[in-house]
Amino acid sequence: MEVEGTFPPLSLSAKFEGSFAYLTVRDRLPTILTKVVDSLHRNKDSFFKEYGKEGIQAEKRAISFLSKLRNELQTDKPVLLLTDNAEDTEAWNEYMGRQQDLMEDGQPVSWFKSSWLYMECYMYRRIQEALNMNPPMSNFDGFKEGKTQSFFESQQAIKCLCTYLQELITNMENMTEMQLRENFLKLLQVSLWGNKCDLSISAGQDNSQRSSPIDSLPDLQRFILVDDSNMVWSTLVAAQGSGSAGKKHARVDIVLDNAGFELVTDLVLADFLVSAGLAKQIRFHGKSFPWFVSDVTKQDFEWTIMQTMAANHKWMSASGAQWKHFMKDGTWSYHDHPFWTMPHEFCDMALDAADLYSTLQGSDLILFKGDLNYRKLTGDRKWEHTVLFDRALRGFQPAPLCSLRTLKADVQVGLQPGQAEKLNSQDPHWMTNAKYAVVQFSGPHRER
Ligand SMILES: O=P(O)(O)OC[C@@]1(O)O[C@H](CO)[C@@H](O)[C@@H]1O
Ligand SMILES: [Mn+2]
Repeated sequence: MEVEGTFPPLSLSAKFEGSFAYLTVRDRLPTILTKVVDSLHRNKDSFFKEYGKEGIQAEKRAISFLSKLRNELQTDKPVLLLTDNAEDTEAWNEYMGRQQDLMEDGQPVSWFKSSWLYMECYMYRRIQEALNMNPPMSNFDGFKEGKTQSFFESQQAIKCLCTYLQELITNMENMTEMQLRENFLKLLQVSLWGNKCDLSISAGQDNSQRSSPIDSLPDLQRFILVDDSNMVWSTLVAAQGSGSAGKKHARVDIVLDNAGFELVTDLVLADFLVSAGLAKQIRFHGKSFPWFVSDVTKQDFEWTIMQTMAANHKWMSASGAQWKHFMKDGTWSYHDHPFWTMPHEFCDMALDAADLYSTLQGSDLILFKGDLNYRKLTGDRKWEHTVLFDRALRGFQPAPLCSLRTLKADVQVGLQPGQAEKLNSQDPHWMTNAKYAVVQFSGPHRER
C-alpha cells in the first residue's frame, strides 16, 4: 500500500513477516543455495579430472564459502562487503556502503531487514564471490544443469516454434501488413509466456514447456492483465525507414531473462523482426555471471544457438544456422553490461551506469523480459495497483520500452480501478503464481 505522502513507496522486504519476500528469503533462497552446493558435489569427479587435487581443494573451499553464506542468510547476519576483486566489486561495495548509510540508527543491512531486491541480488553475487575466490571454480555455473534440462525437455515445443517461424519466413513477401502484425503479436505472446519457465520461482524444480506454444495462445489471452501490444507494433512501424536510402534502420534491444525454452522464444521473435524487415539490428542483453538460477549468460546464449543448429530437425537446424549467421554478420549482438547483475532499481541507471543508459537511448524499442526486470523497472516497491507504469518508472525512459512479464512477485502497477480487487477474489496468489502476465508499454505511442 502506498502510504499517503510517501513517494516513492516502501520497498518490498522480508521484514514484512509472511510477505512473499519473507517466504522467498526464508525458504526459497536457502534451497537455491543448497542446489548450488549439490551441483558442486556432483561435478567433483570432473574437477579432479581437469584440475587434479587443486580442483578438489577449490571445490571444497567453494562449498565452505556457500555453507557460510547460507548460515548468514538463515540467521539474518549483517551483509559483508565483497572481497573478490572482480570487475564489479568496487561498484557493488559502493552501493552497499550507500545502502548502509541509509539505514536508520546505524542498524546493519541484513537479510530480513533490508529490501528484498537488494538481498536477493546480493545472494547471487555472493555465490559468484565463493567461486571467484576459489579458482578454477570461477567459471563454474551451478545452474547449468537446470538450464540445459529446460532446453532438452522443451524440444517438442521448440521444434513446433521453429517450424512455425520457417513457414512465416517462406511466406513473408506475400504477407500484408495486417498479416505481419498478426504474426508479430503471436510471437510476442509466445515470448511473453516463455517467461513462465523460470527455475528460481520453483527453486529449480523443472518447468519446461511441453505443449505447442502457438496453439495455447488463445486460451492464455484472458490471463494477460495489461495488453499494450498495439503500442509495441505502432512503435515498430513508426521506427521504419526515414534513413537516407529509405531503408529500414530500426534497432530493437531485448533485455533477456531465462535460458532454456524462454531464450528460444526470444530468438524466434528476434528472427521474425529481422526477416520481416522490422528491425535492422537486434542487441541482446544478458548476464555476465550465473544469476537468479535460470538467467541467460553468454555461454547459455551461444550454447542454445549451437544446440538448435545441431538438432536433427530440419527447421530447428535451419533456424539455428540463421541465428549463427546473424551473430556472425553483426545483425545480432550479445552484450552483458555489469549493471544487469547489480541490485539497482532501473531509475538509478542514468546515474550509476551512464554508459549503458546512453547505449539504450539509441534503441527504437527495448523489450524487458521477465519478472525481475519488472521489479527493477518499478523499483520493487509497494505501489498502488492503479499507479501508472510511467510513474512507477520514475524517469527511466531511455527509449520506448515494453515489459513482457509473467507475474511472480507482488508488485504490479498500471491496472484499472477494481481490477486487482477482482483478481484477489478470483485467485489470491495472482501476483506470484506466474498464471498472469502483462505486456506493459511506456513511450510516445502510449495513449494517454
Ligand atoms: O525474472 P524471472 O526469471 O521471470 O523471475 C525471477 C524470480 O522468479 O526470482 C524471484 C523469486 O526468487 C522473483 O523475483 C522472480 O519471480
Ligand atoms: Mn530469470
